[in-house]
Amino acid sequence: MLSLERVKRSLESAGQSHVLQFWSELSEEDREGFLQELSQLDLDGLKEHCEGATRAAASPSASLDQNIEPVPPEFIGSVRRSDRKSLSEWENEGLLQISENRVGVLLLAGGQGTRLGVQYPKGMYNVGLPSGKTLYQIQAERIHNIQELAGRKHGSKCTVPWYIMTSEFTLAPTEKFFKENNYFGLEPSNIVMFEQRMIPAVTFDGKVILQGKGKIAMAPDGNGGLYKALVDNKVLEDMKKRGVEYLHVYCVDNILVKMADPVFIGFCVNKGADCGAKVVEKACPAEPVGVVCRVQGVAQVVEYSEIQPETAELREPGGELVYSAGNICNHFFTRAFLQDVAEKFEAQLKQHVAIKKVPFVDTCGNPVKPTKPNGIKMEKFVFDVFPFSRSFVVFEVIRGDEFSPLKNADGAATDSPTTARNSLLAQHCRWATAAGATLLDEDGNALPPTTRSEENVPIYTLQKQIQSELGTINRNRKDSFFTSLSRKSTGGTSNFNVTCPLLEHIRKDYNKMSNGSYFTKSYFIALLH
Ligand SMILES: CC(=O)N[C@H]1[C@@H](OP(=O)(O)OP(=O)(O)OC[C@H]2O[C@@H](n3ccc(=O)[nH]c3=O)[C@H](O)[C@@H]2O)O[C@H](CO)[C@@H](O)[C@@H]1O
Repeated sequence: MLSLERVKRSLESAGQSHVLQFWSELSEEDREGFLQELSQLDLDGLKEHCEGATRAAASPSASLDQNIEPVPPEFIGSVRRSDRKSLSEWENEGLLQISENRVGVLLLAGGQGTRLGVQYPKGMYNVGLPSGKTLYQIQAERIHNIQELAGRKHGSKCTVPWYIMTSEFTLAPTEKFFKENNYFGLEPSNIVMFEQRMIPAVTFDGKVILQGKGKIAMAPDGNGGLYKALVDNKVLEDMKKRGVEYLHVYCVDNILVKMADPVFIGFCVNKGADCGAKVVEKACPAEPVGVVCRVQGVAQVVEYSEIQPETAELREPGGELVYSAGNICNHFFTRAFLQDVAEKFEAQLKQHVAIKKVPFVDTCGNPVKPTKPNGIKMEKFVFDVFPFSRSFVVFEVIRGDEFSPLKNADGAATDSPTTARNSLLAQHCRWATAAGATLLDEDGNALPPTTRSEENVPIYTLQKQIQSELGTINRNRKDSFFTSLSRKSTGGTSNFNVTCPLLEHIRKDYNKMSNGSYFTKSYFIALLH
């Protein structure tokens, strides 16, 4: 911890002496806490941070729209447009890499979830699935399953380490939650939690905002804070030690996220990419997703807040959006690329400005909740390293299979707990239907086969189906449901054995299987034997 004198001097030379204006009123304990917080600030960079923030807020970044173009098709892979052979080659490559312990996943979980309006980390959110599983639990089980699948295919015991970037807001509750839930059955030493940096919010005239008499208003430095955090916390070294060469980075709120998706990993590895982004076709011009495109010939994401509506609305002669590659915050990086970013490019990452309402204390020390924006928060974005890639690829996936984010509280038309829950249930219904199951309505009548759309699937539908199938099992035809699933899905050519422990597991909690099982039909079936 620095001395008060040293901190005072630094604040003075940064033009921020007001930070200590209430020092004399603080208790011994509060003084110690505050000094601790101030010691952790980048005091040498504080002047530049404050001046940079006001400069950036005063001159909004120039529109990129004049210089953007879509990513050329030769750099785009697509689940929809690829043949089965390519897809299965990529999947095999991905599973091989996973089985050799060369793949890790990294969760970006430092955000505050302001739009959702909860006080705890978003990953702890329960969207109301029949199983009551939280986003963290679903993700943990998917890691477990992909390890199983890759390991079984290649006769190895493999590990996909889970790196979790948190912030001051999310670290403690996330750690506690994982501990209370026994790390969801994963080996704790393979879960590496670390913290991103926090930076001060600044007023429009360049003054650090005091949130309390002895507390600065701090905010995480954006999900692009990842690159500093990887170095600060020696995460790249950890990856190297474990032999992890490829990292799948993803955001916390997508209930359909395919952890360490072998198809995506395999595609990127086969193309020799050092950096890749998964995209879905944008649902409409105004959808709040970034667009993966090129700016002056260089791969980049133009964020939804930074594209002009006229550009977002441009359409091809056939009617599809020109800028349709919606970023779903699922990225592939090689470790070598991340190392390069850390060593050479981090300082060049663009700063994005967010103008926010930041609670503060007035000159008398009274807390104020502003009614209009009063502060500047600076953020870096995780995708801003794309321009430094030497070999960047895009992989387009099917929205209904891979993207349903939880951003808003219930009541909103999109991206809410209800839409997330329905997306997952709809996906499971599609899998079950594709594998030969018939879904029943509440009166026991067969429902028409589900389509690809994210239709509203009432929970009872799935529960009815489960009850009906478990009924079949109980009537001494213990394996009929599962063998028929397997037969139908493989065109009647195979007949799988179903192991009793799995049946037991399914009998106890079907939802555990359906949420925890891996994503596509083949994974679903794979889990059954
Ligand atoms: C900058 C960025 O990636 N934007 C993407 C993000 O937007 P969006 O605006 O939705 O981004 P969020 O604020 O939800 O953050 C994305 C992820 O980054 C994490 N986070 C955020 C801030 C922070 O300081 N630390 C941190 O770890 C969040 O916890 C979350 O997991 O997801 C959309 C898809 O859902 C994409 O279309 C956007 O292009």
